[in-house]
Amino acid sequence: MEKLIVEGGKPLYGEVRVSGAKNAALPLIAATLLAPGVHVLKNVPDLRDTRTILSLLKELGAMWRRDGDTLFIDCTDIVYDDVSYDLVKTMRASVLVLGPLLGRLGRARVSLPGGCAIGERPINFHIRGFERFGVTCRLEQGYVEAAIDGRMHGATVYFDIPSVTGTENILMASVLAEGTTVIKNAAREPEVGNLIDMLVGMGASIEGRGSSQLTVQGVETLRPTTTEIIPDRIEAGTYLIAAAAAGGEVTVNRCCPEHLPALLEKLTEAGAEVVVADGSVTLRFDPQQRRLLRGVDIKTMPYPGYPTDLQAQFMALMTLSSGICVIRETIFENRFMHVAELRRMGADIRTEGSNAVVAGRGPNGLSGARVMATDLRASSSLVIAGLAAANRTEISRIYHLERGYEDLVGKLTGLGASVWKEQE
Ligand SMILES: CC(=O)N[C@H]1[C@@H](OP(=O)(O)OP(=O)(O)OC[C@H]2O[C@@H](n3ccc(=O)[nH]c3=O)[C@H](O)[C@@H]2O)O[C@H](CO)[C@@H](O)[C@@H]1O
Ligand SMILES: C=C(OP(=O)(O)O)C(=O)O
Repeated sequence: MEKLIVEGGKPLYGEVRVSGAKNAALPLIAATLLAPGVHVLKNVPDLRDTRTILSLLKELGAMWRRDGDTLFIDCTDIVYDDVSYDLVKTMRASVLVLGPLLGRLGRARVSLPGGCAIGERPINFHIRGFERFGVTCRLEQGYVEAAIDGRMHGATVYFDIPSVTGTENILMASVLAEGTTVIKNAAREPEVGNLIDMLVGMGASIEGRGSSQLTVQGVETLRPTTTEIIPDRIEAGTYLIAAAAAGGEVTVNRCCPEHLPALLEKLTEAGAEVVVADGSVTLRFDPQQRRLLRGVDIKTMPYPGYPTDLQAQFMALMTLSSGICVIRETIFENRFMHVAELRRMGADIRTEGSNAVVAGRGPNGLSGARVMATDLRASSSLVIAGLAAANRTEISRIYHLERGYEDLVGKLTGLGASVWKEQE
């Protein structure tokens, strides 16, 4: 197994190019199952998660080839097969094939995802939505078996919480259902918008993009199309927070600043200079002035609120501030796994339920340590802490990072960081 070594204490300078968004690539790859023919997806990141969903599609009969960051996926011959626990346990987003398989084949058998490092994460909203469309869903030996005779019929589906993959799964099922579907309290994340653009390009009729109510008029067939994956706002945010933590001047290129409203506001409030241009954001923080980093509260919320996927990274930054901050995690019930590891590096953090209170220890408050990555974003928070810490940090179990960060070592090295991988 590999570990990541970070020699901290160096400011970051330069430019970094953001890859395509993991959380958009996954549903868009799943959506190719909806229509026979060759689909083209551009700007697809090469990550452990995108490889996993492509293996899954291959098991279902799809063929694909990659040319740089462009994927060609041929979904002409799709077969009914299990989506096994072995795949779903490594990537919960595997459940995203349920909706398209129901639309295309009228049946699907997908392993129920387990609980994971950040919370219970049930899929009851997805199941309830499919049942509204007339689908029978049974739980059989750990698998969701979903089936319908004939075509699904459109219905009104209301989400108690605006679930991102729930909205995506229901959307993908509804586009081939007969009649009208109305999705209420739908997720408004940019990745949902990217999926809507692809589905519309395939011939679907969807109104309400960007709002919390989506109206779909079902069509009988769809055709392949070409779609570009949006830039990864979480990856972009991670590099911006890293620059604020280590100090320096970093320009994050090929990103959508408009997808990061809450983070850019919070970084500015914390004292960083944030300059937004068309498709890029530059963050400046004079390394000599890092003691001026302020404690800023955050509360994670569905988009456009502060994203839960940037909570751990912001916490790492706040451990270096000269103030107190309260971090409220409202999306997942167990997303503070990084706290114990940050404490090993000297952070002063107390948690109570879904709240964490961080007492900043100033710019020199962290020291390198041996720590363990527990989930994807917890891992990136440890990298950020390592970049700002005085000496060497060793992060084990870095396979988590490889789920969501393309060429992390290369990109950080390009900014002047001392980061490399070693065998454990
Ligand atoms: C592949 C992908 O896009 N992953 C993202 C997606 O995950 P994911 O789509 O799994 O997250 P959801 O938006 O569904 O979860 C939001 C909340 O709803 C709850 N819930 C969800 C579905 C359900 O059927 N029942 C239920 O109770 C969840 O436990 C959680 O508390 O959105 C999360 C929230 O922005 C992000 O952290 C993940 O990176
Ligand atoms: C939680 C995340 O992803 P997933 O939903 O794929 O587990 C994430 O990207 O931070």
